[in-house]
Amino acid sequence: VKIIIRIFDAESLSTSNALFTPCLLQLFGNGTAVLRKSDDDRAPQARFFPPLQEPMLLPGTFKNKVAFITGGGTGLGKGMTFTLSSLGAECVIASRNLDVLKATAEEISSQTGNKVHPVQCNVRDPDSVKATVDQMVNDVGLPDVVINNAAGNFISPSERLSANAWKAITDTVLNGTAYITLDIGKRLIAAQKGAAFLCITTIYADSGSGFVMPSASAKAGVEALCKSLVAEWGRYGLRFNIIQPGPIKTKGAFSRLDPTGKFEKLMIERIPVGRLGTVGEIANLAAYLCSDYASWVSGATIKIDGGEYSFMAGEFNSLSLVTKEQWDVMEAIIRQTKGS
Ligand SMILES: CCCCC/C=C\CC/C=C/C=C/C(=O)SCCNC(=O)CCNC(=O)[C@H](O)C(C)(C)COP(=O)(O)OP(=O)(O)OC[C@H]1O[C@@H](n2cnc3c(N)ncnc32)[C@H](O)[C@@H]1OP(=O)(O)O
Ligand SMILES: NC(=O)C1=CN([C@@H]2O[C@H](COP(=O)(O)OP(=O)(O)OC[C@H]3O[C@@H](n4cnc5c(N)ncnc54)[C@H](OP(=O)(O)O)[C@@H]3O)[C@@H](O)[C@H]2O)C=CC1
Repeated sequence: VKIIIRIFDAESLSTSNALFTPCLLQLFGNGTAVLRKSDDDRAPQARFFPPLQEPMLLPGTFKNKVAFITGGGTGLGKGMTFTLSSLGAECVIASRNLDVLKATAEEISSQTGNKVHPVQCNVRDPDSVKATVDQMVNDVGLPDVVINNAAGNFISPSERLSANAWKAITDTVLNGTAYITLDIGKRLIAAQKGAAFLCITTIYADSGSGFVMPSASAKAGVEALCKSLVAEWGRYGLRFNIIQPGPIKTKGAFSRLDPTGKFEKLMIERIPVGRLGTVGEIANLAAYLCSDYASWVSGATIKIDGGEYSFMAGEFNSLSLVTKEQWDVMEAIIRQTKGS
């Protein structure tokens, strides 16, 4: 991209990189006010990729099944709970804010006709996890589906992080997943009951990412935990899969990762499908992976990101911004070159 900018001058190219500096200036020129509520801009090609959000599996797929979802009161967790509940599951949703959980449980069960149980839980605290699982077992029994979805995250230069900031994120994401999985897993093994576990990580669990270092470290750990148990606990009837979502506009994520709303346009420019993902798209994939249609799926890690990861990884992918005329010039230069 640098070479192309030198050849054609930066002004004539509307590249993400050329936009980045003025964008950052705008971002910090607006003080501390939260500027959000930008439109969900879409690239033209997004018209080819409409998001179908309604539950895609057959009604009753989760009849007589119990699903436990951490962070089920908001965002993706709420969406997955809605889809599983629509398909017949009795859901248990767990997080710190009981009022939010109660409101979500009421909203979903009134639409689906199936019970949703709100249970307060701090996944950072093993005693709280034990109390939550005790309550679930008492109310509805052991689960058939366990979704480790609860998380904490915020953008910050790593040199600004305290030890407690690192601990807040890694305790929630990695230790929280471990406490939930160990507690429920041991009880399932003792009861000789099978179950499908799903962990929600992110596309940067593979690559790491600056400015979200604790989250990247913890999510990579969650993936190692899942993959280890695929091998070890398959013999007990337990299977484990991973979804790595790209950007989905939830309040929890975007208020902490794009606090001014200024990065959204840049993000969409690097997503080949031309739009953000939706909660319903994640929920359908989650429902499939946790259903008996996926009985033979264990150890899968599925990116659902509109192609963003591949776009960011490819050395030359920014050349998609080069115009036909610019290609004519470059091709002529390349063809004139003889020898080394
Ligand atoms: C270009 C980017 C565009 C956007 C891209 C979008 C998508 C791409 C992929 C996305 C992946 C998303 C992954 C996610 O996980 S999103 C989920 C987000 N949801 C949540 O985080 C919900 C839960 N979060 C919280 O409860 C809080 O945010 C929390 C994590 C800070 C925990 O809260 P709490 O327990 O109350 O902790 P505190 O006491 O407030 O803080 C603990 C510790 O951290 C320090 N700290 C807090 N905020 C910051 C900050 N912004 N910067 C630096 N440090 C911070 C705080 O000071 C405490 O440390 P002390 O040393 O002071 O005690
Ligand atoms: N939205 C996105 O673009 C992406 C999201 N993800 C992942 O998707 C998942 C859901 O994120 P999203 O819906 O966007 O964001 P939310 O903030 O809405 O979801 C996070 C949930 O975790 C719960 N939670 C946080 N801390 C704890 C805790 N200590 N104990 C129990 N529950 C806790 C929160 O509830 P409460 O505050 O009540 O505790 C909240 O419901 C996360 O794993 C996130 O990493 C991954 C990639 C992209």
